[in-house]
Amino acid sequence: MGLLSHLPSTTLYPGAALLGTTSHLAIFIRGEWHMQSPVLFWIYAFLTATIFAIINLKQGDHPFQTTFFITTSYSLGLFTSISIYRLYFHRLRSFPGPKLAALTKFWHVWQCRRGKNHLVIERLQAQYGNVIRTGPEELTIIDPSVPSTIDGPKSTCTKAVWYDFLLPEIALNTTRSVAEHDQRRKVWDKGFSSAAMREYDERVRHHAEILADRIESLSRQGKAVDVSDWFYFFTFDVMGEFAFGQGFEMLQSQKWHWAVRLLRRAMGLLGPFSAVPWLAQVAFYVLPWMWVVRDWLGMMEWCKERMGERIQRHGKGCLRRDVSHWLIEESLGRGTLERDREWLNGDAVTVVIAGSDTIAPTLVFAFYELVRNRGLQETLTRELEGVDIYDKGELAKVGLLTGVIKETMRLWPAVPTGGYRQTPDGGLEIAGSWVPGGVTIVSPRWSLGRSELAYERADEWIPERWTTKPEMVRDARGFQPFSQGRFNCVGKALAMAEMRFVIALLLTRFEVGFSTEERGERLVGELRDQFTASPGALELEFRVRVGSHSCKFLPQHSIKASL
Ligand code: HEM
Repeated sequence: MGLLSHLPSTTLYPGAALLGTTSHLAIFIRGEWHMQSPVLFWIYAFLTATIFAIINLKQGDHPFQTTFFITTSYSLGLFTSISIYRLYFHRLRSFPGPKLAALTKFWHVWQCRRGKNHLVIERLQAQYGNVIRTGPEELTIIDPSVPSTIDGPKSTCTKAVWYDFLLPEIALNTTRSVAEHDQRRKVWDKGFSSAAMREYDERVRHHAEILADRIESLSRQGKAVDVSDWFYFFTFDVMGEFAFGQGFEMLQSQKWHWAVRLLRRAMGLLGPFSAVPWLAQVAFYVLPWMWVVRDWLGMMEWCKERMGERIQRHGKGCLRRDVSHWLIEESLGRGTLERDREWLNGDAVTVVIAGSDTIAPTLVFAFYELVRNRGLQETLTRELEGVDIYDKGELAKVGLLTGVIKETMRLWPAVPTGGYRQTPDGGLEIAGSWVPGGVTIVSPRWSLGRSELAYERADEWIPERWTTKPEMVRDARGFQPFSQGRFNCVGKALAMAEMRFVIALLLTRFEVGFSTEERGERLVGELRDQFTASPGALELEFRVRVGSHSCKFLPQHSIKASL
């Protein structure tokens, strides 16, 4: 090291650049490095400080300047080598796409800075076609056959690096180990058995009744209802109940709970930074005070505390079972409660996000479309006449109701672009292209739902394509709103029952229309893709129907208490 202060710059700087190139070709070119990024960051900072100290100690010339040039030369060597490799020698070099995207994922971060990844991909598709290289190791493929290839029963794909986002916490949907996932899934499945579902259904109905009464109260005061608030209040309250046995009381207070607000802000991190999970890891360790990182860590901490509290309450006279009940029981049964805390904490984050942030946007967009299509709203309301909406089985038989939900999930998917998979080591043929191993595959629901390959008049919301006009679905393979195969949504049945009931209840009680001149401009214009869809505001007018269903489920005294 003492040599440093004596070597002439003509040797020192090219030597550092050569070291950079060598470290790429010998080390970084292989394997995944994103989880090591905080360590690499600190090693780099430490070596820079050491070089500076040595030059200073040996009284070399311009220690600051020399250190700067050495580290810059190293970085130049490293990044030039990476760039040349990615552009001219990489296995994906022949796939079309923006050159900058092939060079670095930072390009994608910049494109997604306003949380509009769904539109970024739409633009790329218009320019490059259905197979696009959207990152150095990433392909976005828009074809109805892709979901079954990457997620179907015979798929050998695993979850991509994106799923390391939550680490060091680990959860059912973020573990990248198939064996761990399958084992954990068995535990989760117990929390969604028919018996468990009956208990959740009861809570869904209870909260839906409160929601309808709140809306009626606003309507009688002549006020508009911002459904982008109210459907979130509802779904988060329900989720709190079935996840931890305690709601957030937002329907009661008519205000956002601070933790839910925090969670929604934290999800903003997934808009731009989904593209570079390694940068998020660096930020978690190096910049925990940065606003959006602070929100994310705060949200994780809050979920952890809820799980901690739930564990404390476990077995202490609580008769109603929630999802946490089954997770805690499993750990207690094995005597591994303490060892499983990372799993329990991670699963708490999963249930909070997956259990509410998906149903709420779907309900918001379903009502947006029902208001834009008043004729269909009336047809559906008529079909619901005479149906006992409290009978889950009967409600499931109303084809048009299911059609409305499916069509909404097609055009306005709750998970617009997320769900990244990684090809197996030996590679895989996807939609007619041979894709080498270790490549991230993106199959964006937003673009697939709008593909003319799969749907006739793909841009239009036509629920009958799922009922009386099946010819309007050209290729149903691409329609997987809840995913499929081993990683499919564990909450699908609950979500469908919840959405069916809320739509049926509100339509039988209210006639719904736009409340102002606005026609959903904010809703769509401010829609953000942050793994889940986050819609803008939508103010609607709910007019009470004459002779509408009165509240059947909620006891009168509790309705009064809630108003
Ligand atoms: C409209 C409602 C919903 C939609 C559209 C939806 C969609 C999805 C999708 C697309 C996935 C796969 C994600 C991935 O590949 O990373 C998924 C997984 C999952 N969902 Fe849902 N979901 C909904 C509601 C729910 C509800 C109510 C719950 C209840 C807790 C839930 C819990 C989960 C869990 C735990 C997973 C991970 C499953 C696994 O990896 O085995 N979801 N969901």
